[in-house]
Amino acid sequence: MEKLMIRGGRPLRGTVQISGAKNSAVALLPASLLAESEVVLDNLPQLSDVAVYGELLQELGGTVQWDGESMRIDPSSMRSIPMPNGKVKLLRASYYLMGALLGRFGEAVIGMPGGCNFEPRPIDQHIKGFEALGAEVSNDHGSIRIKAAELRGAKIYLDVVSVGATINIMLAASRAKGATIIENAAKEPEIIDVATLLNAMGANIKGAGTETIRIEGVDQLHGCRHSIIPDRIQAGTYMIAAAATRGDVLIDNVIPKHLEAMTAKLQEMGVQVHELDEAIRIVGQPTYEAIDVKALVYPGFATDLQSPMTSLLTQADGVSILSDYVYNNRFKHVPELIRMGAKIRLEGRSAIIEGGPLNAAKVRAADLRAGAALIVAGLTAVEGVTEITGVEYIDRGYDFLVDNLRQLGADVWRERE
Ligand SMILES: CC(=O)N[C@H]1[C@@H](OP(=O)(O)OP(=O)(O)OC[C@H]2O[C@@H](n3ccc(=O)[nH]c3=O)[C@H](O)[C@@H]2O)O[C@H](CO)[C@@H](O)[C@@H]1O
Ligand SMILES: C=C(OP(=O)(O)O)C(=O)O
Repeated sequence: MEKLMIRGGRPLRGTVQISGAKNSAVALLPASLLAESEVVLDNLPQLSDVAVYGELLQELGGTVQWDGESMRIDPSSMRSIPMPNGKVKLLRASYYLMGALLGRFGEAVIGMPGGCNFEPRPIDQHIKGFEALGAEVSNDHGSIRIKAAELRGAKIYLDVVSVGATINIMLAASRAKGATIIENAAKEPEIIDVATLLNAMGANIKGAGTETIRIEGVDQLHGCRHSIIPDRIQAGTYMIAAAATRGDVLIDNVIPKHLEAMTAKLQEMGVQVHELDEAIRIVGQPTYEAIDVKALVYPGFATDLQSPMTSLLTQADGVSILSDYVYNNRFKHVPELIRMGAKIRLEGRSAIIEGGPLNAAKVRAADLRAGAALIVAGLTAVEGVTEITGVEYIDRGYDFLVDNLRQLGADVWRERE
């Protein structure tokens, strides 16, 4: 095990390149198995979740070949092998194997997903969707068994706006007989990315990115080549880190539209944000105003940026209120930030943050974005060295982290625990 060491207090300066989106990659990889011939995915991030997904596709009988940031996947000889345990437990997005295997083979047995369990994360809406398409779903000693003699299109209203359920239903429905309509669908950019790949494979999906998605099922899907969108959460994290350290950073290879809520909130605090065609420049300021932030479904402020935003708000003058309306209880970073001197009180789904300086400390990342919060805090703390354990969570979402931060002038390194 390794730990991340940060001697903070240096403004970040320079340019950082953003990788492909983790949350797209982990949906596009299983989507590829719906094809009968080779799919090539470009701009893949070099993350543990992506590596594990490549191994899962191989375990299912696929041929997987890495070529730099691209992966060639030949799914022609895949089968629906039950996966009750093992690697499916390492990541949350293994649940996409349910929709993809159901769509291609009419059956799947997948263990309950793992990943960052900052609170219970039910999958009832995924199951409701599979059942509406005609599948029988049962709990088989802790695994989900899904089987359909024939998948038939259906009208599905999601009771909760869910990224995972929207994508999982799209995957299965792309090979169903007839039309499926998903209402109250999630609108995240990653959903459009999955629909773009599936349509390039021969699917017929309209409306991705809106709350109503229509999928006309097709008999067969074929291979194609697709480049993954940039990671808006990684980009948002560097925007926050640049602002928190009062730096000047060009965040390159982003789609600024995907970061509109982040940009608006930073500007409200007094951070200078310059939007370019495919980049965003952040110019930090000596003082910031306290603000209120509500994490919501897209296009609202992303819950995945709520934790690092908490760290930035410790640098504002006055009291900020940050509320999470996607997850009630995603605050595992807060006790660790308090160890670093932050003045934060939790009230229901909100963190009440009083601005003030942070000290270096020994802290633990209990999940991926809690780790991002601690990195921002460590970069901001003026004296001493912050030691962050739980780096395996951080490696799920930030590739080239130490290299990128060092290139921006941070004093950061990894050590054996
Ligand atoms: C791999 C991936 O893309 N992960 C992202 C995805 O997770 P994930 O797709 O798992 O998150 P969802 O959008 O499904 O969850 C949103 C909310 O709906 C609830 N819910 C969800 C499904 C369900 O069947 N029943 C239910 O009640 C969840 O508990 C949560 O409160 O979207 C989250 C919300 O933007 C992000 O934090 C994750 O980074
Ligand atoms: C919660 C996250 O990911 P996952 O859904 O894969 O656990 C995240 O990326 O912040």
